[in-house]
Amino acid sequence: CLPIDSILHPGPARWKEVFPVANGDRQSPIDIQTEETKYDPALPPINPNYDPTSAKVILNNGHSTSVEFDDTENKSVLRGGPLNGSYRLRQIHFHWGASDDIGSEHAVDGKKYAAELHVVHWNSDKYSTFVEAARQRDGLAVMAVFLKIGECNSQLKKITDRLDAIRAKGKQALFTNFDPSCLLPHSLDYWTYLGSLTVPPLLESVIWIILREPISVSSEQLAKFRSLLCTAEGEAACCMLRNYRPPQPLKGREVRRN
Ligand SMILES: COCCCN1C=C(N)c2cc(S(N)(=O)=O)sc2S1(=O)=O
Ligand SMILES: [Zn+2]
Repeated sequence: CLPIDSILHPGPARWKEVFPVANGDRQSPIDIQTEETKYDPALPPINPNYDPTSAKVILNNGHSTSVEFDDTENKSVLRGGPLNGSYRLRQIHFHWGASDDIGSEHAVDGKKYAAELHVVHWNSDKYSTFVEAARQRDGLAVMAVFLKIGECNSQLKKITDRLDAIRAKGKQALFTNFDPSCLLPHSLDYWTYLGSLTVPPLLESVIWIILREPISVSSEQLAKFRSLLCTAEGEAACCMLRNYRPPQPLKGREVRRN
């Protein structure tokens, strides 16, 4: 791939020129300093309840690959943890880097994982659409799962085996009968803090729920993510080598754990 993609598509360093909120007080991701996190006995378990028929399509949007879910009714929701009420499942997507030693967006005591899964939900109790919720302080809830290099992940294979069908930007394929709970680790213990989208428009509307236990991904599976293209068919091919935003200043925020 040509280095042109780093010139044409300004990376995170230049987002503040277009989205001043990039320098806001609750930006994501962050580097979680585990010694500074606060145990909160009042934090209940998180309770994902997903209907596999909600899954609709898998797509390449040019900067990640996502599975989009039908969010026209409360069929797949996340409750509990730091959340008040039900947050409706919208989509899942991934972040990764150009090599296996980096790729996650959040870090733990300065350590980055090979990749990170985000499960995106919106507050359908209080707001009527995702776009409205995305503008509210309590509008979105994103559950993050770290991916650690190791064994091939047979559940993740349902996604990595379909990436060939959506190599170019804008391509999508049918993808149903999929419950994203199959990608969650055994333990649902988590850290939680108030943050933002990690992609433009960087809206400060996300309640982050970061699972402490990683899931595995093999080096070969990760390579398949990097072979996705950030260019459309007919354009000079550019591989989607990395799509993570670096950690942002904590600015006094508290990170709680259950
Ligand atoms: C008004 O919304 C604009 C579109 C935002 N969406 C697209 C993403 N790439 C995206 C990334 C998200 S992340 N990395 O912060 O979880 S959440 C999310 S999303 O909410 O599904
Ligand atoms: Zn994300």
